[in-house]
Amino acid sequence: MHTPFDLVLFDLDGTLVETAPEICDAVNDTLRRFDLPGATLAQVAAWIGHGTRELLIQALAQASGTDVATVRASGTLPLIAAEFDRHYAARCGTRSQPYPHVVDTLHTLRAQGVKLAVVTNKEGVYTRRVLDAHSLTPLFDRVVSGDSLPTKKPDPAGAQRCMAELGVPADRTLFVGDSSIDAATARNAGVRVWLLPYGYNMGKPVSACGPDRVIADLRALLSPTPLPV
Ligand SMILES: O=C(O)COP(=O)(O)O
Repeated sequence: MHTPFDLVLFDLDGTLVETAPEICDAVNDTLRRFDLPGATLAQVAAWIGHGTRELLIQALAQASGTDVATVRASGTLPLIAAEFDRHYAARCGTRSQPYPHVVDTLHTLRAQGVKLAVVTNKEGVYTRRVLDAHSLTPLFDRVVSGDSLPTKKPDPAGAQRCMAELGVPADRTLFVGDSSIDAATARNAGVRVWLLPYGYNMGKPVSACGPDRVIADLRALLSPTPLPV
């Protein structure tokens, strides 16, 4: 079958894997350890998007009734972050799961010769753990995490690196994500973007982000609307 894309760039959290439940568990393990009140799953889901460190800072600000700038400047942040890291390592893979049709679609795309990459704002250590926990690592030709490069999404550097290294031009590349950050990243990189409605978009509908398409699940990648030549 002729595929209209030679490279698909995927967001991770909320696009390939439902990660909020175990991130919430790890956040609450950490908050409890410091005698702080817990966060709800909805709050944690709404904080996903800018990387796990930023999420922890949001959670600490909320739990301690202060602002993120104060938390970021706090001398205890490295200690709390180290505690969080232990909890997230223990929780990783316990309550996350690939969304329906993710694993089979990725296998089919690879069999069709389409290159696949992950471009996430999640830090590399956590990205690797989540991908490994679900045996997804071998399915990707490239993985760019939030701390792989000096900038993260919506800066297009990660997307551009994948295209350059895999030798695929922007008009043969698609970005698949779940948020306004992914839509902006794709626009900044000059590639089309399809968004999924089931992930983490800070509580807002993905249709408001101006994607080229909203798709129900990854199977849409296997019967895409042919592109004009
Ligand atoms: O870890 C996050 O906050 C975001 O990760 P994502 O870019 O894969 O959605």
